[in-house]
Amino acid sequence: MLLNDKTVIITGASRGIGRAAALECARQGANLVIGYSGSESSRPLVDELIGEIRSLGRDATSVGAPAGDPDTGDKLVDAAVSHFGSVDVFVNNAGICPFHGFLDMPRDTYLETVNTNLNGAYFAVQAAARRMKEQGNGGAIIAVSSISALVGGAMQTHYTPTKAGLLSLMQSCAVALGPYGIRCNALLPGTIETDINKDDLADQEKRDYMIGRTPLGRLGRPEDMAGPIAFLASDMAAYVTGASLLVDGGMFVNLQ
Ligand SMILES: NC(=O)C1=CN([C@@H]2O[C@H](COP(=O)(O)OP(=O)(O)OC[C@H]3O[C@@H](n4cnc5c(N)ncnc54)[C@H](O)[C@@H]3O)[C@@H](O)[C@H]2O)C=CC1
Ligand SMILES: C[C@H](O)[C@@H]1OC(=O)[C@H](O)[C@@H]1O
Repeated sequence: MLLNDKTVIITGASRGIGRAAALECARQGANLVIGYSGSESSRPLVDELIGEIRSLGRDATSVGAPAGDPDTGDKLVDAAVSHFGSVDVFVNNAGICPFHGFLDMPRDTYLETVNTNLNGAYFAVQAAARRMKEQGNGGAIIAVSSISALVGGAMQTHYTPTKAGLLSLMQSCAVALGPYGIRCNALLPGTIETDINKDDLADQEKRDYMIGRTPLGRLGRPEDMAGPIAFLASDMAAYVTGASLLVDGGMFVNLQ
């Protein structure tokens, strides 16, 4: 197992990529702190996930707190330490992408997207890193960035800068935290079918176009992200830091 007895915190883990990553980490021997927004509607999903992790023989606890709140990182770390005694891996995954055009982008939509996806991540990564430094055993931090860190989207002008920001954050943190043995890497998913793009991909034409751009011939599934996250979290990636791992079925390189 890649993550035996490690404590892994994952934000936005109630569903989608975060959930799949949490289950894979548990399969690989980790105990989990499940970060979620705190909304009542997420609670049953979180309880179900904790049940699944326990049935895999590992343990999990949850923290309901908005990703954009600068105090959320400390709450996640406190829960990890009080339940499991350490923080070994931090996965910043929570994110939103309310599709909208640029010229009439509501200010609140822009501000909420940047706050949830990037500002909150900054403080959460800082909280996890402080604890890892204190523990003295290094650690692994993974930001779920996106293919959108590298390319644009007319309906994602508020979103793509947050994903480029996360990639940049991991690069700078790799430099800042390398001396403490803390590795920082970015995962760049392509188009993965989850709730974040359910409405967007309901448009059959758009869906077919995205599949057509993908050499592997299908959209991604949350499970496709779980192995790469577990790898980056594990000692198999002991010399990997400041890296970005594009997991997109080949979409990015498919020019013609
Ligand atoms: N699905 C895709 O095609 C891609 C997704 N991503 C990124 O992957 C990450 C996960 O997204 P998906 O699993 O695809 O979508 P999702 O919508 O299924 O999951 C997003 C998660 O973030 C949580 N979340 C949203 N706002 C939050 C808040 N204010 N506080 C705490 N948690 C909050 C949600 O509750 C949910 O658990 C996001 O950062 C997204 O930008 C990156 C590239 C592609
Ligand atoms: C939400 C989008 O469908 C998704 O998110 C991203 O980061 C990529 O742009 C994907 O297509």
